[in-house]
Amino acid sequence: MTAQDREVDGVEDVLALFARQPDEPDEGSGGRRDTDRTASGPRAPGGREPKPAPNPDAASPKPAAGTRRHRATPWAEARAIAARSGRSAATAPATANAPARTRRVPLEQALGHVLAEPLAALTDLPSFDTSAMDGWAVSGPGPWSVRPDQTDQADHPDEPAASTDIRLTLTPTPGILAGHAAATPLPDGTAVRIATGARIPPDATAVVRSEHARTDSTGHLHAERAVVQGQDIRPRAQECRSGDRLLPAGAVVTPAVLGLAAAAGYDELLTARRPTVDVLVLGDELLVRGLPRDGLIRDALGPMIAPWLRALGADVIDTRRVADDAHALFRAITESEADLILTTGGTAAGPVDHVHPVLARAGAELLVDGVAVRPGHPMLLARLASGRHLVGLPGNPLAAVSGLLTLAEPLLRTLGGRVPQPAYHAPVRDEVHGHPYDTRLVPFVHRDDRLVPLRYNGPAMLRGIAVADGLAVVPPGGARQGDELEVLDLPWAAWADASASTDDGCFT
Ligand SMILES: Nc1nc2c(c(=O)[nH]1)N[C@H]1C(S)=C(S)[C@@H](COP(=O)(O)OP(=O)(O)OC[C@H]3O[C@@H](n4cnc5c(N)ncnc54)[C@H](O)[C@@H]3O)O[C@H]1N2
Ligand code: MOO
Repeated sequence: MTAQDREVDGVEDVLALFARQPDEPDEGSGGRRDTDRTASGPRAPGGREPKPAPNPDAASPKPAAGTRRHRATPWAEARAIAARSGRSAATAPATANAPARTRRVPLEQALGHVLAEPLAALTDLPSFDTSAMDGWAVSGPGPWSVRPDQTDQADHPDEPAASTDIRLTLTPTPGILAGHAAATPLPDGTAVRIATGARIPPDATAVVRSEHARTDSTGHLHAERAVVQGQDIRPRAQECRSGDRLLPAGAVVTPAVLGLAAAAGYDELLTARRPTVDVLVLGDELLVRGLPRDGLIRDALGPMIAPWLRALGADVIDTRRVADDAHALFRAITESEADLILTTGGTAAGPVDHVHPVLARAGAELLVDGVAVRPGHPMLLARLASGRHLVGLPGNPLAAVSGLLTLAEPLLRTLGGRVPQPAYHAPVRDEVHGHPYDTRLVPFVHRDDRLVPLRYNGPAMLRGIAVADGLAVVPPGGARQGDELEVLDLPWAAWADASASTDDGCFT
């Protein structure tokens, strides 16, 4: 089957290899030399990314925003700078500009927040020896004489004790129920009905499931299969002891984490404050409704960026359209009270590309000014005089996604106190051509444990990323069939903290 044959539906249509689509437009990768770039050099033999050249700017004083550099920061280094800058802002003392970074929130409001301290168990789990099944608690070897139900007696001491008439025990009685007080000890040779989740009476040695037991005409209970000491009893603290660390600080509160926290005794959680973001969408050519007309196009970034940022753990205060007007942009940037101001468009050097001059006027420090990555190379990261951050995303939509994942994601992750997802690599199914000097980020889907790059990966195109599982990191020079590529998952596919236990299974 050829790549063309597979183009049968939305995904298959965008699923095909560059190598087999030589005519596909791909403005972002080219094969052209970009003499403006120093970057990390061509791919070393074997398809590995060469060691990034040391970036003198990263260690030396940062250029002012008006001083245009002619060196793009290598992709991995740009991400590291963004992560570092977010971390130092997150650990800076609180000021009027930057309120406290942590707060206690009730469990029901904590979903999607990040733990600001490790989640330590407030109780043993389970907190008492528990029956794992409906059946009989037994003591010692069988057959057992059946003890009458004592539940009501234990819970309601004023009421008369249950009858000891053995015949009464042959009619189903509730026995020991979940949620009831401790039962009295179970003498050797006796059994008592018990429900799943109920407390095991002292001296009981096992639970026999109701379907594996029968009573004879004398009222004695027999097990129909061998009884193993401790079977179907969940011993106290089987899952954790009080004080055990269940999750690290930085874990995202998922629905499962909410359940775990509740089980472990929490009513509220100490969480990191979500970083706030103002999104400024620049461009006089943008329409917010209807069809493109008269050289105007639809704003594709306004609807996309805010939910994407929320998936990255941010609180988006506002998404505003700002005209191609340097004064309006200056005001919007300097008046924002968000932790991060994110602009789209206007990062290049066109007549109405105001981001650089406005940052210079605002006295901002450029931490990253251009990244050796395609698409998205004009992206930038700046620190304003107020200490707030600004990420400038290029206007081309896939270039903006590249900027989101390269600069905004690591910055927001460390600002919000999240633990990083462990980086992972996967083999690429076929050859992918590369940029001679720059890293490429290419939308892909997972197929049979391999990464399959998608068509429609040009800087202005969203058709590939809309069906992608993530972006594959293609080193300068490209990748050969089977090369392991770093994978950037899309945030909706990679929310949960993956620090799961890999202990042996527990089936009761
Ligand atoms: N002389 C050069 N020109 C350009 C270079 C360069 O190196 N030298 N780089 C190109 C690259 S690469 C990119 S990426 C863009 C980045 O440009 P800007 O960040 O200044 O963005 P704009 O010029 O405002 O827009 C670029 C493109 O994207 C469209 N756009 C903008 N905003 C939106 C939106 N919200 N929704 C949909 N489309 C949007 C805009 O109409 C333009 O077509 O610069 C190249 N130029
Ligand atoms: O090649 Mo640009 O950085 O359109 O992405």
